[in-house]
Amino acid sequence: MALYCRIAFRGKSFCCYRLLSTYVTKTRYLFELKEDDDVCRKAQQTGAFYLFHSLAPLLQTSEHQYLVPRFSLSELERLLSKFGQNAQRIEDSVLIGCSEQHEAWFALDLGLNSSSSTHASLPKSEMETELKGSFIELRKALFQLNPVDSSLLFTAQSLLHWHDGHQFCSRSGQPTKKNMAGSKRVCPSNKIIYYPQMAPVVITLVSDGTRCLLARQSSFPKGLYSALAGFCDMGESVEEAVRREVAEEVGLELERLQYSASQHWPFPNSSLMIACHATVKPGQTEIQVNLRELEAAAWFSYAEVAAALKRKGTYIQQQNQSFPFSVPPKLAIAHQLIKEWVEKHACSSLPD
Ligand SMILES: NC(=O)C1=CN([C@@H]2O[C@H](COP(=O)(O)OP(=O)(O)OC[C@H]3O[C@@H](n4cnc5c(N)ncnc54)[C@H](OP(=O)(O)O)[C@@H]3O)[C@@H](O)[C@H]2O)C=CC1
Ligand SMILES: [Mg+2]
Repeated sequence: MALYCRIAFRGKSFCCYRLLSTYVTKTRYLFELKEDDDVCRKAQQTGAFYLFHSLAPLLQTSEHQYLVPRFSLSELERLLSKFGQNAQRIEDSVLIGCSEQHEAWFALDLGLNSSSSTHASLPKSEMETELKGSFIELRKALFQLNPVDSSLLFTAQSLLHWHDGHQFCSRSGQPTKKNMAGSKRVCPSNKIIYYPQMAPVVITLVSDGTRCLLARQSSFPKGLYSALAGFCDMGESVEEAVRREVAEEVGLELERLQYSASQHWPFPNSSLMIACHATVKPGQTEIQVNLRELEAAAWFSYAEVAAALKRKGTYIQQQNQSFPFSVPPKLAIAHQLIKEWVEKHACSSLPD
């Protein structure tokens, strides 16, 4: 779908014959859905709904993968009426995206109670039987979802989680009201607007030129090491946060810093992961682990890290036991940073 655009120049509006791209028209449509409750309500009539129960998405098993079922508005209305609820519950849903053909996608949690709705949580196991699927914790389903589905479910779960935790105004204590799309909540008594938020987190792969530094927290699966991560403090730039986190967690000073990529990460709360590569000052490689933050940190060679990426990792000693050395899964930006480092190292060690 494409649109012609109208442009404003020196106070006058002109019809412009440039065809807007599919991406731009889709983006403008999503903007309209967020801004206009009536347009959003109308979009629900032809839209698709993803269902959750207490923040766990409804999934169906197929071979080794999970499928993510979607429902039309009429299917959803039939389902709600079967469980003794009316269609007003659908107003609790949040907009999570749309197709290139402008089919809007929504997520609805049937397990959470909302302050603006009088509807109780629906029974999980009866819903699962009816819907021929299971509500599975997103973190546990990650490895059996395709990347497109997981990205959509990350957004959905994060938005539903945010709304669940922001049902009351922190100034007046009154229930807040969400707009149709769920892009904000407003306090009816003082008109304060609350917008969904993500916490900025820096994640850094530190290198000394030949080795990279990986660390683990005691909550990680045995043998798993990752890049250094930490929440940005108030008032900090990304660069300052990276330098502080590295100094705080492993006692090292950085020399060079390079941005790589970013990722939205929904666990345990929404974070915007900002990923960087960094190098330490020459000759300053002695790690001093902050045991209040980390269980262990160590330098790993190219060969060790390359093998771990191929899941052929060597064994690592941990609390007098040995476990296979592993790195985070593909979906995590930590994996991407580690992979980039290995690829760069492989290129730079090629003969000229
Ligand atoms: N996608 C990926 O590849 C990866 C993602 N991550 C994510 O990055 C995040 C940060 O990593 P982590 O090393 O744990 O962070 P930190 O090194 O900053 O330490 C975590 C501590 O920070 C405090 N904290 C929690 N929430 C916030 C917040 N919003 N603002 C400021 N401080 C906070 C808590 O301390 P206290 O409880 O004492 O208040 C928590 O124990 C985690 O959510 C993790 O899931 C991490 C690595 C890889
Ligand atoms: Mg940390």
